[in-house]
Amino acid sequence: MQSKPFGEHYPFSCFVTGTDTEIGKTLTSAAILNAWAAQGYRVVGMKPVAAGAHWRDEAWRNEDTDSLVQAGNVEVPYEWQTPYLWREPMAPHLAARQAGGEMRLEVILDAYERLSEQAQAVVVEGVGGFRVPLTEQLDTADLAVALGLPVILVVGIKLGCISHALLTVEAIRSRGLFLAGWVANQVEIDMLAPQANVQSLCERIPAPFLGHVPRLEQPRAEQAATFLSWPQTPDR
Ligand SMILES: Nc1ncnc2c1ncn2[C@@H]1O[C@H](COP(=O)(O)OP(=O)(O)OP(=O)(O)O)[C@@H](O)[C@H]1O
Ligand SMILES: C[C@H](N)[C@H](N)CCCCCC(=O)O
Ligand SMILES: [Mg+2]
Repeated sequence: MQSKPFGEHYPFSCFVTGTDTEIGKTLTSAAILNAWAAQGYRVVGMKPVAAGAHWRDEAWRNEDTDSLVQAGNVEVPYEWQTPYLWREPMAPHLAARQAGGEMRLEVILDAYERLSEQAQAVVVEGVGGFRVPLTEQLDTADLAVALGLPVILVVGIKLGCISHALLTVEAIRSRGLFLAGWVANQVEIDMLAPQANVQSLCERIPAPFLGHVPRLEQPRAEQAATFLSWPQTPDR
């Protein structure tokens, strides 16, 4: 199948999930935003639930949100991009409990609507893997369903990722969500046969493969974007 650089594909809002935490969702989301912004599209990132905050410029900030702010090109209030920012870098339902707060889906959907009025595409980064609890009743898969966006799956390439990836694909598709594509992001440097692992995933994931981002010396969105491309005729 022929491919085009990511930035040459018309932007669309999407939900970026991953096989785990710390496997490259933020890097990938920022790369997608960067590619679209470089083409002159108005795009914005969203990290609706973030855990782990630092104090800067008289406000609490989150590293992921900061990266998405930098990669996008539409200025909006920080709290639209991250309506729920918890202090501790831990499972968000536990961070919320510790802070005596609770998350509501409507608040996130409302913030998403505001963002989508300001931009041609909103790239929404999930939290951790696909099914991270938000409340007693709700998890991030429910959030993806409520948003109803095409999903992009980031697979952190390391030993064990094949099963994690296939289980995640199953969970996405069983909810009726459209898996728009997947990205291989090299997490482990000393892994044996990384290419063969990626090939094994290509043979098993029923969605376009958008590219393999190698382990980068200094991970930056612009550089990561050069490894991503979009098939000209994605199946729908
Ligand atoms: N291809 C890569 N090469 C080098 N470093 C990388 C690569 N991908 C990610 N990293 C680094 O690994 C760390 C985790 O990546 P990232 O923040 O994108 O993960 P995440 O899936 O968004 O995690 P979280 O679940 O916390 O949101 C970051 O410090 C990031 O810069
Ligand atoms: C704080 C961290 N970087 C992530 N954003 C939160 C990951 C939560 C994972 C929860 C789990 O599945 O066990
Ligand atoms: Mg992240």
